[in-house]
Amino acid sequence: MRVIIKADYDALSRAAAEHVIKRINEACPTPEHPFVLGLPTGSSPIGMYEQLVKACKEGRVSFKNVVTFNMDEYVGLPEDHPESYHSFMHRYLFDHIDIPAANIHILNGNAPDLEAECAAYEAAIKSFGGIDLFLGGIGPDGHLAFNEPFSSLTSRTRVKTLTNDTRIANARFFGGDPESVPLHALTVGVGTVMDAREVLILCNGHGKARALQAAIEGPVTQAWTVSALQMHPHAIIVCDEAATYELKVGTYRYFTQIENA
Ligand SMILES: N[C@@H]1[C@@H](O)[C@H](O)[C@@H](COP(=O)(O)O)O[C@@H]1O
Repeated sequence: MRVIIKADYDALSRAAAEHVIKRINEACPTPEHPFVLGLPTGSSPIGMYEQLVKACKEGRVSFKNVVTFNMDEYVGLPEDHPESYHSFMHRYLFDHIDIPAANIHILNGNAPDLEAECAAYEAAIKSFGGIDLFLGGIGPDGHLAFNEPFSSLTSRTRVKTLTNDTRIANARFFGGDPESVPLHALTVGVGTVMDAREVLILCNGHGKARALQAAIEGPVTQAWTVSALQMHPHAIIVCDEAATYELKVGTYRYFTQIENA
């Protein structure tokens, strides 16, 4: 695992965006061989999306031959609800870049058959040859996408019931009321993320310090689903100083030295 520690959220966002730009550009994607990108929502990736939009407008990167798969979506929330992940993605990224609409994939949390929707999503990912780079955030309880604590580390795309912790954490987007946060979501599984050729996780702020510690220093455990990344051959965590609060001094120094070598 690579851990890149940046001074603050702004530096973290720039580093993550530059990594994405580099990967897309070096892949030289074409319509026949697009670059396949997994995308997260949440407040963590907003700064990175701003940088990607800017880079696209400057002509430093194009999303014309990029195919995207989002991590998750609430169940039963209308697509045009401002807090649906459909709305979020259009607001922060898709409406401002040159990606063709047909290249965008987001789980449909209003599908009549949710299980069929999840199976079709896995099949669609497979049909593009898998995901080249999966970007993600971390929940304060270490969840990856909506793979709540005690999700199987080999899980695939499915319906998940959200924990109280997550509903309380996300209540800020729903007028402060945890009961207004949908109880269920569709999410890619930990196994789905692990199948990607590379995974890059964003982790910022003191509120994520325990999750970061568990992800890097703790054992691989379903209690902190992000810890599965320890088994991934190409996992990168980009964090800010505030998120490193619970790391051992030695761990912090080790990763800082490697990145500065
Ligand atoms: N399903 C999303 C996760 O994918 C995200 O990582 C997490 C953290 O969100 P934030 O970045 O706002 O802290 O929120 C939600 O639960």
